[in-house]
Amino acid sequence: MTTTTSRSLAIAAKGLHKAYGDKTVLDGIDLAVPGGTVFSLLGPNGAGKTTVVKILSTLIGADAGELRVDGHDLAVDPQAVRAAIGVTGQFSAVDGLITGEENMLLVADLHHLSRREGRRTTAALLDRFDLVAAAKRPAATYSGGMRRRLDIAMTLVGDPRIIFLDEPTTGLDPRSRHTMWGIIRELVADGVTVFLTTQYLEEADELADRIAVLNDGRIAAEGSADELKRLIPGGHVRLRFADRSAYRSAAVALREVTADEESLTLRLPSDGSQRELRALLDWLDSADVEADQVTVHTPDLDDVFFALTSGADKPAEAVR
Ligand SMILES: Nc1ncnc2c1ncn2[C@@H]1O[C@H](COP(=O)(O)OP(=O)(O)OP(=O)(O)O)[C@@H](O)[C@H]1O
Repeated sequence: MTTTTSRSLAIAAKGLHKAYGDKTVLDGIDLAVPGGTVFSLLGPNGAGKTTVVKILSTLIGADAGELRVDGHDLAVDPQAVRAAIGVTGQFSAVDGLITGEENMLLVADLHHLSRREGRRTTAALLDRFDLVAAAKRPAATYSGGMRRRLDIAMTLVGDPRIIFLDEPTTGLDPRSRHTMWGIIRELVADGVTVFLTTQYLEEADELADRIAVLNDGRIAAEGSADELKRLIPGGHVRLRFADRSAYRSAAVALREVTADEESLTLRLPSDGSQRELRALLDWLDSADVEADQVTVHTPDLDDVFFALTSGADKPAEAVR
C-alpha cells in the first residue's frame, strides 16, 4: 500500500536519516511530493536542506531511509533517478571561461544529444531564458541573474521531469528574483515537479503548493502556506506613541500587552477584525489617549518560521 503510494509520487522519503560523524543532520524525515507541484523545504542555516537535496539527487548516500524519486528506489536504481532529474545547486555548474552557448552545448553532449539536436535545444533554451544576446560572451561576464538563468537552462537540456533548485534566488536582486519565479511557474505549468529550498519565506509563500519546515533534524511542520499560518497564534495590533505619558497610561490600562518602552510601542494580540479594532480605538478615545500610529499585523510565514525554528536568529518580537 505504502509502496504503491510512494511509487506514484514524484519524490517520496520515509525515515531519511543522515549523520556526519556523530552529528545527526537528518533524524528520520518523511517527504511526499506529488508530481507537477512545487514543494519547498525551509529551514535555518545548517538545518540540512542542501543535504536533503544532495541525497535525493544521488550526490551523496543516506544512512537510512526508503527513498524514491520518479518511482525509482534510490538504493536500487540511482541511474534511473539521475536520468529523471535536474539539479541546480548553490554552486553553479556554469563554466565562466566559455560562452553561455558553449556551456549549453557541453551539457547537450553530456546528455548524448546529436549535434543537430544539441544546437536546436540550446537555441530554444537560450531564447526562452532571454540569453540570446549574451550567448557568445564568456559566462564570467554575466550578471548573477543571467548566470542563474543559464544554470537552469543547462539543467533543462535533458528535459528532466523533476528539478531540485537549491536556493535558486539567493543573492539575486528583486527583479531577477521575480524573473526566476516566473521561470519556475512556467516549469510547473509544463508538468515539471520542483523541489525548492529557500531562505526566503516570501518565495515559498509565492511558489510552493506545500512547504516543510526543517529544524533540528526533523520536519517541524508541513502544509500549504495557509495551513502553516493557521498553526500559530493570531496576529496583533501595534500601537506606537509619540508621547511617553500616553504610552504609560495605555500600557497600564490595556491588559495582555507586550510593551517596549524604548520605542514607546505596545503590542496586543488581535485577530485584526473590524470589531476588535473598533473596540480598541473606542477605548483609546474614551481614555483620551492618542496613539501616533496603529498597525495591524496578520501572521505570515515569517511568524511561522520563527515560531517553529526557535533558536534561529529570531527577532525579539517574533515569538513570545
Ligand atoms: N561533508 C560534510 N561533513 C561534515 N558536516 C557537514 C558536511 N556537509 C554538511 N555538513 C553539516 O551538516 C549540516 C547541514 O548542512 P546543510 O548544508 O545541509 O544545511 P543547509 O540547511 O543547506 O544550510 P544553508 O541554509 O546554510 O545552506 C551543517 O551543520 C553542516 O555543517
